[in-house]
Amino acid sequence: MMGKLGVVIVAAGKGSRMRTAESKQYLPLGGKPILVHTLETWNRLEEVDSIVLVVGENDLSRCQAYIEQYGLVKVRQVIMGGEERQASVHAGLRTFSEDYEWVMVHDGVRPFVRPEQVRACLRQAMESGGAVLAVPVKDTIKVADSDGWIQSTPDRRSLWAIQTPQAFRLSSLKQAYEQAEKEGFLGTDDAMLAERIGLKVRVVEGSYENIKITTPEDLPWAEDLMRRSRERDNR
Ligand SMILES: Nc1ccn([C@@H]2O[C@H](COP(=O)(O)OP(=O)(O)OP(=O)(O)O)[C@@H](O)[C@H]2O)c(=O)n1
Ligand SMILES: C[C@](O)(CO)[C@H](O)COP(=O)(O)O
Repeated sequence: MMGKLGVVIVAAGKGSRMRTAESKQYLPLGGKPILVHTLETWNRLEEVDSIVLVVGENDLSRCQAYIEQYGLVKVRQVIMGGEERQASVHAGLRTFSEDYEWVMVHDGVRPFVRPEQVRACLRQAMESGGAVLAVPVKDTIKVADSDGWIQSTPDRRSLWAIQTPQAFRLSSLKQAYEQAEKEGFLGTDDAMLAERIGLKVRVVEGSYENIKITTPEDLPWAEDLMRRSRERDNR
């Protein structure tokens, strides 16, 4: 039998690349804030025991209100995040006691993750200790120096664009986060911290639709994905 699964949804970013007055996670998409779509997906998953939502200091009360309004019963705590994504995830991890065996971390601004992809990621983590959703890179990637001179062209067959969720044994991920904090290491995803303490992490092929809503051109794309996902679910 599987031990308890906790989920950390991080939504404490400022969304500076979106350049909107309202932080991007609260922008409306198909009639609801982007973050609410994400929370609804996780709230519906049977495998999830509880969710901690990490948000900005000024957004605590509106997020508490969303929990009531949208019936997000698995969100057991709304807490304040930190300056960087890493600090926000760490704050979320600290809320889970040893009763929890597994944890999944997900970006609040990835509302299109599908339940079957979450389950595939979790299944792989339970086999290997850690797993992340990812998609094969479609472009040729170059490494260039600060003057723009190309240094190398990595073999595309080994390159993956990393997404969330990222799933781990809770005790291992906590250890990875503690170690990174102690050593002043800042990473851009959760797996990076796990990798540096020697944990094995596998990629699980997800979908190109699991976008992170980041820049203004992502908004019309997100509207289109929402319309198509609703059509698919109503079929
Ligand atoms: N201090 C931070 C920074 C980011 N995040 C969350 O991490 C996810 C991925 O981050 P990103 O898309 O980079 O969001 P922002 O940091 O808000 O965007 P930007 O870098 O454009 O400011 C988002 O759900 C964001 O809210 C967070 O919880 N705490
Ligand atoms: C974790 C992540 O979503 C993986 O793609 C991403 O690295 C976090 O967002 P950022 O744009 O790198 O801050």
